[in-house]
Amino acid sequence: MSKILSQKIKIALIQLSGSSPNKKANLERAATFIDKAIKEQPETKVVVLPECFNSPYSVDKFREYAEIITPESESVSFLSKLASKYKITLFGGSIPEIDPKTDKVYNTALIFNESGDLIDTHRKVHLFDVDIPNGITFKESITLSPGSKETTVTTPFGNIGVGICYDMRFPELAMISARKHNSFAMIYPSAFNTVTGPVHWHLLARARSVDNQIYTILCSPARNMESSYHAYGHSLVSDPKGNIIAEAGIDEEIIYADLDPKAIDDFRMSVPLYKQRRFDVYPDVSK
Ligand SMILES: NC(=O)CC(=O)C(=O)O
Repeated sequence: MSKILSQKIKIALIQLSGSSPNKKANLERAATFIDKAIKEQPETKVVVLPECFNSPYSVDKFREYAEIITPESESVSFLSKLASKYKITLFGGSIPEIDPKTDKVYNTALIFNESGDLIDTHRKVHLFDVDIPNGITFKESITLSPGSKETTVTTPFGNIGVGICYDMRFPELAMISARKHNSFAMIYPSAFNTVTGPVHWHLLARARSVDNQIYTILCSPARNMESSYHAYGHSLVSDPKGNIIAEAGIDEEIIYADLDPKAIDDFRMSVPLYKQRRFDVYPDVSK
């Protein structure tokens, strides 16, 4: 039996509709879909929400929607109750966060255990600042500050690394989480777009899986052509071999996948990268 994933588990990814301007309505919608997921697949142990699911994904809106993260804050207390009600490990997407000490705003993922405790947060480390001619210009750094830590959380099933969207383009976070902390999966609440999604979304998920022989889980908002940002959709799960084992379309929907310790063990046995790395040749890279 795998040392890094203790049992077979079912995971649900909720591809919520692109967030409306009404935060309370966005939270309620997440609750409706989590309830639906548990009713449809009661054995679900882990649920994932998209990036910025409670606010518009827009540089000029992050500060307006930002919350101080405390157990009492609106989104934290709301998600905490859902995690404990359904006894799930909840990767509650990401929300805009404001740090009252520094007045800085972050794009922050919230992770809850089955008792509803907020066990960790991950502030997006790599901000999405791009300027693609005839494509898309986006500059999160106009209002956001970058986080400065790698995040790996311990769940009842094993360790899971967390990144947010653009973080997946930097293999180092996944590498550290998988290799230093023995994570069996990376989870990225994300919101790629209709320019970069078609070229890089699947490729990056599969690459993070194959590099580290782990599951990679991307949860996107559904596409909303009426919002200023057109999310790519296509929430997906890539297995340790890089096969896409579950994938959404572009509309609001829930997808499920079974994560199996055997899939990790078998692939690591047949392609034993973990025994073959040459840290004598590349000593600076994470062991
Ligand atoms: N939205 C992001 O953070 C990243 C993205 O869309 C991309 O990398 O492409």
